Formats: sequence, structure tokens, C-alpha cells
Amino acid sequence: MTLISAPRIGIAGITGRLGTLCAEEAGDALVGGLSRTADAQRNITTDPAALAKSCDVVIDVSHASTVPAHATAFAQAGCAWVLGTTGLDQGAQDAVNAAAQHIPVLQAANFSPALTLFLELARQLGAGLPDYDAEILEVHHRQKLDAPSGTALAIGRAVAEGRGVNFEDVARTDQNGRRPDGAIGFASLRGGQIVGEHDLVLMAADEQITLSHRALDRRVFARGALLAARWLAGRPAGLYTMADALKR
Ligand SMILES: NC(=O)C1=CN([C@@H]2O[C@H](COP(=O)(O)OP(=O)(O)OC[C@H]3O[C@@H](n4cnc5c(N)ncnc54)[C@H](OP(=O)(O)O)[C@@H]3O)[C@@H](O)[C@H]2O)C=CC1
Ligand SMILES: O=C(O)C1=N[C@H](C(=O)O)C[C@H](O)C1
Repeated sequence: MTLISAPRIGIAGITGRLGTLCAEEAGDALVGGLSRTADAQRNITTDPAALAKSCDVVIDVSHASTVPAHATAFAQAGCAWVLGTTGLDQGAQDAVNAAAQHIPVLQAANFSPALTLFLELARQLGAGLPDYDAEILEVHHRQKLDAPSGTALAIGRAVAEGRGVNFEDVARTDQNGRRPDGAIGFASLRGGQIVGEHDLVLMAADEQITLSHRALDRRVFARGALLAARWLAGRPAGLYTMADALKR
């Protein structure tokens, strides 16, 4: 393994809300970006393979529909991939898993250090309160395309892991009908310019506990993405998490 001390960084989704901030945080390490509209002056291309050949790691905060093509292009180019895009279907996730056989991939629905620890706490709460009703509320800006958020799903998966149950068997996004025992429920609110709010509530008849995270500035995600990119470049092929990148 040859870690890269100052990796050349590309950004897929460079014109977006988060991609723009990632470009700012990358500074001189930024070599270019990926967009549906090319911009030669900013070295922004429409071709993922072209971007991947010019950098050591790509930070990907674009759109779920681009993930399969990015997986192929980045794997073929041997470029490390920090994937923050959410809303992936199973086919897209399969493409990510396949790419991780060939290149280092760090996939995180949330690049925040505090939210990364939140996931560990959620596992512990799931394990420690197995019979409590677990519900996850997330609130985001009005432009967000996917629901529940990738972070909310990751929190639900952490609770399920703590309980030793299969997440797909217990996840509940349609709150109609009687609440099954052991379900993990989700609710989403969209409005204004909320950056990202997540609450995990565990409820019993005689008490409840709530774990909350509030992202106050989108830059927390950008700084986390850059930390992940600088950690990932040069590592062996595999699928990594934000917790791996934050290990002391
Ligand atoms: N992991 C984390 O910490 C975080 C993850 N996210 C996730 O990152 C992603 C981007 O979020 P955000 O920056 O707010 O979104 P934006 O819509 O602002 O940016 C996404 C960019 O992707 C491109 N894009 C949009 N739609 C399509 C499409 N249908 N096909 C191809 N490209 C498209 C656009 O670039 P162009 O028009 O130039 O092609 C757009 O600028 C989302 O999935 C979001 O959930 C967001 C915040 C934090
Ligand atoms: O779309 C967003 O803005 C965010 N998306 C991510 C998610 O889906 O969890 C992370 C963060 O909550 C902001």
C-alpha cells in the first residue's frame, strides 16, 4: 500500500450545493470536476473516465442515477472513490460493491464526524433497548430529492444491527396500520433551507430516549468529505466507512 500524501482530487457534482463547498475546501488539490455541462475553464468534464484518469480520488456528491456509470469508470481508471450520494437503489449499490473489489471506496451517507459517532450510539441503543419502539425523524431543505434520507436509513440499519435483526424485515416508511412489534419507523419533513436534522426516538410505555443531530452548516459535510478523500487515496481496494477514516 502506498498512501498518497497530497492526493489530486476531483469532484462529481461539482456545481451542486455540496460539490461547490467541496471544491472550495479542496483548494489547490482540486484538479477538476464532473457535470452534465462541461466547462473547460474550470476543467469540468461530462466524462467520468476523463476525470478519474486525472486524479487520485473523486468525491462524488452528484445524483443516484450516475452511480453505476461512475462505478465502472472509476474502477477502470483505478481511482479511489468517496461516495456521498444517497438515494441509491439496489442495482446502484451492487455497482458500488463491485467497484470496491477493484478500488478503495468510502461510502458515507453523512460525512459529519458527530453523525458518524451517532451511528455507533444508535447500535448501542438498539442493542440495549431491544423492545422499545424505534422511530427516526429527519428534516431537510425543500430541494432534497430522496426520502428517507440516507442518514436516516443508516441510523435505522445501525439500530437493526444492534438488535441482530435484518433491517429490510423491520423498516417501516408507511405508517398506516397497526405498528408491528420490532418495527423501525421513518418520517420525513421537507421545507425551507434546513441543512439536515436527525432524531432517533426509542419509546416504551413508561419512558423514552431521543438522540438528536443538527447539521448547522453544510460545510461540516464538505470538511468530512475532504478528510475522507485524503485518508482513502492509496489504500487497498475495499469498501470503507467514515468510521474507518476517523479512527484515532
Ligand atoms: N454524505 C454527505 O455527508 C452528504 C450527502 N449529500 C448527498 O449528496 C447528493 C447531492 O446533494 P446536493 O449537493 O444537495 O444536491 P445538488 O442537486 O445541489 O447537486 C447534485 C449535482 O448533481 C448533478 N445532478 C443532479 N441531477 C442529476 C441527474 N439527474 N443526473 C446527473 N447529474 C445530476 C447536478 O450537477 P450538474 O447539473 O452540473 O450536472 C447537481 O449540481 C445528494 O444525494 C445528497 O443526499 C448531501 C449532503 C451531505
Ligand atoms: O440532501 C442533503 O442535503 C443531505 N443528504 C444526506 C442524506 O440523505 O442523509 C446527508 C445530509 O443529511 C444532507
